[in-house]
Amino acid sequence: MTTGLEISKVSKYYGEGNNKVTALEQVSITVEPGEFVAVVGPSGSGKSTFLSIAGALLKASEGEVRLNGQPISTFSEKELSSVRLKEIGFIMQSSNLVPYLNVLDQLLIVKKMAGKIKAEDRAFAVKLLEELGLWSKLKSFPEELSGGEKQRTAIARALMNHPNVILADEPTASLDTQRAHEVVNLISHQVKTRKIAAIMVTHDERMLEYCDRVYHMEDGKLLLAERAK
Ligand SMILES: Nc1ncnc2c1ncn2[C@@H]1O[C@H](COP(=O)(O)OP(=O)(O)OP(=O)(O)O)[C@@H](O)[C@H]1O
Repeated sequence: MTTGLEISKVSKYYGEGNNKVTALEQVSITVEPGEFVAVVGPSGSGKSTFLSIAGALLKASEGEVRLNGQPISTFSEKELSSVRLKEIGFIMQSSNLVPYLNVLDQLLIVKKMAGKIKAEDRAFAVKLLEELGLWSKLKSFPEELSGGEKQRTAIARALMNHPNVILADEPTASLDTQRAHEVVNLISHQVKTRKIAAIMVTHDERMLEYCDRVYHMEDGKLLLAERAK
């Protein structure tokens, strides 16, 4: 059993009868702590459905999902919400920062949602922001940041709850080539040093060099591609 993410024979159906759509078909994958895995595939192939199930946002129709050894496919909504808050870091296409919070507060709000902000949380937030090259931006608001700085803030925020798993959905979509490399390199570095299991959905072939394994999603099936490196 892994402390990362283990998805076994997961299928997902939407609708019923003639309208039934098979979005995922018998998908299995294990991502160990410290592994950075990419999923590529055409529009409609099932990538968002896959990431939503891996991130405890959506329930599978069949199969099992284990996160840090816990069988989350059997969890109640309340338990799933706690898993999302405590064990998963999400990095989305656009950074989804809160417009009226400065960079430091974007991280502290994660702790506030889970309870109370302690002095050690503040110190950890500052440390993360320093690691991600944002030490001079702690008091800046999102509108004062570049695209890359926003995405780096979102990476720091995703790390704030010491997640076992990071799920990134097209994290380079709004970035130019240089910023895209910077951002994915930083995700990769954090995944390795903090021993996090990470999955990145991407259309961006240039980002695959940072990943340990690359999977193709095709018509709801997940297939291992040749090695990226
Ligand atoms: N809520 C839903 N109800 C019905 N069908 C859905 C729903 N969500 C997704 N689908 C269908 O499931 C399939 C997989 O969709 P999904 O959004 O997972 O693909 P995707 O690979 O993420 O696509 P994209 O790259 O365009 O975001 C598609 O055929 C889609 O039309």
